[in-house]
Amino acid sequence: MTDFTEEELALDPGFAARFERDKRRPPCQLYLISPPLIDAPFTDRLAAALDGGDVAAFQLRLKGIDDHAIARAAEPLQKLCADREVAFIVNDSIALAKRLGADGVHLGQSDGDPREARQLLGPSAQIGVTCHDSRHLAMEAGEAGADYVAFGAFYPTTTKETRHRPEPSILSWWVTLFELPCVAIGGITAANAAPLVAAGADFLAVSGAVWNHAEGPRAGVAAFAPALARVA
Ligand SMILES: Cc1ncc(COP(=O)(O)OP(=O)(O)O)c(N)n1
Ligand SMILES: Cc1nc(C(=O)O)sc1CCOP(=O)(O)O
Ligand SMILES: [Mg+2]
Repeated sequence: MTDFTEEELALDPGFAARFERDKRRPPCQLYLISPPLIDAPFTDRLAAALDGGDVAAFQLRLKGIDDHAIARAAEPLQKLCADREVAFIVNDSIALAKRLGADGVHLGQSDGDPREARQLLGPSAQIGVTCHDSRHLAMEAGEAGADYVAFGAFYPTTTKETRHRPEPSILSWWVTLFELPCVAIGGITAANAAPLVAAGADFLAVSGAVWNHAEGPRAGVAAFAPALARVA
């Protein structure tokens, strides 16, 4: 345990506890979510985004098209991610994740059972579960063998209609009690990310702030670098 001055502790009594907690966890990282629709030049946009800074994972989240079309779109993106050592995660479908040999799958509450995903995808697959603003759902997901739990939407977003609005304190609660990584999602930008990082988020899942950045996706990713550094 590091010694803190009485002044430091008087100014912020939670400082020592957060310092110890954060020492045990790796730095917060970006988890990039694709736009819901993409076109052919998207591979170049993804490459530009990955040039912008460290990205731990990329989730292919395409909506309104069938699995065959998603599989065709996935091929160059999955290769790019493999070349850059970025985990390639498929949204919604355990079967599609299996078919593509993806690094993992993200499951919403109606997308399937994490146990079934584990059985089909094996021990090394990364399985994530949407938990909205619910401590109960997160503990259930952990018990079912998820590799991460996702809370959101923390902020208003135009990417998806959302019904839940957790407080950052759900992240602090989670990381105080559990080792399993937690993801924060929903309307996160470089400007509003700091409270989520300070609360203990292991990953920030971001879509619009990167793909709609005025200076392009590379700048969109680069803009997050200062916010990802934990300031206790
Ligand atoms: C990292 C991450 N967190 C949450 C979600 C949302 O999943 P879900 O609730 O299934 O909603 P859709 O994304 O399928 O619309 C996610 N995709 N990724
Ligand atoms: C896909 C998704 N799931 C959410 C949830 O709350 O579960 S919010 C969301 C949208 C994420 O995109 P953006 O960074 O553009 O807000
Ligand atoms: Mg889903």
